[in-house]
Amino acid sequence: MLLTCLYVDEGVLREMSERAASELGLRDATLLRSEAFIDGRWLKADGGGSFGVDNPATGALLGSVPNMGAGETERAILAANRALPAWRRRTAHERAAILQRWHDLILENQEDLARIITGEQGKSRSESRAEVRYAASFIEWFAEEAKRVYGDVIPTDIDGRVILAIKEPIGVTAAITPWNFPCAMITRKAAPALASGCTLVLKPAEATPYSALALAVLAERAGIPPGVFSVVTGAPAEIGKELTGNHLVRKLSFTGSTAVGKKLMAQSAGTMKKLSLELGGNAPFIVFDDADVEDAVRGTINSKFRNCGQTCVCTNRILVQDGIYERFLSELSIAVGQLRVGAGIENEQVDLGPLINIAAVEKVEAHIADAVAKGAKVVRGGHRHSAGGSFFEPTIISGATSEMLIAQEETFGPVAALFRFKTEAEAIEMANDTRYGLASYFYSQNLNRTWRVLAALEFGMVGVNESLISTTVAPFGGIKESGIGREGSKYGIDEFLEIKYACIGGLKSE
Ligand SMILES: NC(=O)c1ccc[n+]([C@@H]2O[C@H](COP(=O)([O-])OP(=O)(O)OC[C@H]3O[C@@H](n4cnc5c(N)ncnc54)[C@H](O)[C@@H]3O)[C@@H](O)[C@H]2O)c1
Ligand SMILES: O=C[C@H](O)CS(=O)(=O)O
Repeated sequence: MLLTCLYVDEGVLREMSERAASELGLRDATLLRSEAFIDGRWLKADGGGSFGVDNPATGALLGSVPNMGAGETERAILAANRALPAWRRRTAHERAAILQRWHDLILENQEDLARIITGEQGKSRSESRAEVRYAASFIEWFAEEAKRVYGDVIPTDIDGRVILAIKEPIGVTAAITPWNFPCAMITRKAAPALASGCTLVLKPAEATPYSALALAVLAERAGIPPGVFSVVTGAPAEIGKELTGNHLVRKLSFTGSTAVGKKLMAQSAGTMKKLSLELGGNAPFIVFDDADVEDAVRGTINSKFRNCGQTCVCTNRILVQDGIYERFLSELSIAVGQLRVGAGIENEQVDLGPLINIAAVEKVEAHIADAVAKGAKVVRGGHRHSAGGSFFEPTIISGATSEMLIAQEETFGPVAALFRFKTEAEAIEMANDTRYGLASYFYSQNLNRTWRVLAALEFGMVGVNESLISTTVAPFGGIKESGIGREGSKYGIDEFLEIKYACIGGLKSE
């Protein structure tokens, strides 16, 4: 995304943000901040520059936030480093109590936060509310998990020694997050970081900074000390260079595209940072002849059209076995026909909002055109929606094949592409034929097949007769070019801990 740098005077900025708060229907207008949050202070960019944030449903400017760069990022890192000793010294119970307040405030402000998400990201209000609850759940979960960060006393192999494995917070950490889940992708990182005693500097996506800043408002109200959680908005490459190049930052947790993940991994090599990378996917959704077709259709709708197809675990390739292909296609077409498209702020009753921007629409169009040119058929939809802007019709393509772009790349839009297969072996080969390895799904009522296919799929996550698999309690993450590390669950906190081995020797038995 191109950042347009604006220089706007303070009065105009305040007016813009008051107007946006009223457009979004916020109960508490102070949640919509137009400054970044560094070391407990709300700040403009050094040069005074800012960049605009659009409402993707209307294309109108919502407001603008500071266009910061390396200098402000460095100061946020230094603040995080100053705040670290006191924060990590607090007991896990003390940190948990503060985090619990943050969690409670997020839930108390659920409706406003949901409106901010819908306003800057576009998803329906019910999906935004669900995201706020999901985001809050990571904070509660990790506040509790921090109390159970146990080390080990290891049986010694030499008399007179005690061997300990002690878990310690890794230190100053950084996070870079995407626009598709502007709250939850932040708390999935910030919660384990802060709970374990680390401090964190966050760079949110430029399309959705308001959700991140609203979380910072509530973090401040919850009593999270200055410097422990900072939010720097602005130029991605410049901020990214500082976060990856600064030796004080010990860990970077990134969620976003595989291309940017690779770049950040290369940039982090110089300072040998610990990395968590939650990257793109190309999820197969296999429907076997022995599946419950109604269930599989419901599952496809959930996993394909969630957030208008803009979820990293969204189904990208629907592989359907020969024997039920026509029935599945016809039932899916009826279900897709019932999806309601529109602007979530104006209308509570919509299922699908707009795509994030016109570039996303163009990618969807390119995938459809490529598929059609290579022999696929558009069964439903296929065009920009009559609502205009970046709205797109929920689409079904039949007869997709592996040579098509839609088979190879993440479409990140509301296009259900159906591929036909004959045998189980063929389905597995097709499913695994991708550089990605995030989520996968299959539907079958046969127990033996279930175990075989589960073992054969090369993905970090597998939904079996289930399409909504994301939950705080389970380890979320991918393999292959979908990334490194796990978030959520009991494993998520390990990403922010180091193991210190201590050998206490010379112990006398008398
Ligand atoms: N695996 C997961 O958990 C997960 C979750 C959500 C999204 N995603 C993936 O994210 C992608 C969509 O999100 P996106 O378009 O925001 O991805 P993106 O990679 O373009 O951007 C993600 C973040 O990286 C920042 N960024 C971009 N270039 C940078 C640079 N050179 N240096 C530092 N930061 C930079 C962006 O500003 C943004 O904050 C999809 O591929 C999706 O699958 C993955
Ligand atoms: O976009 C991918 C995310 O990880 C969202 S979720 O965890 O599946 O809700």
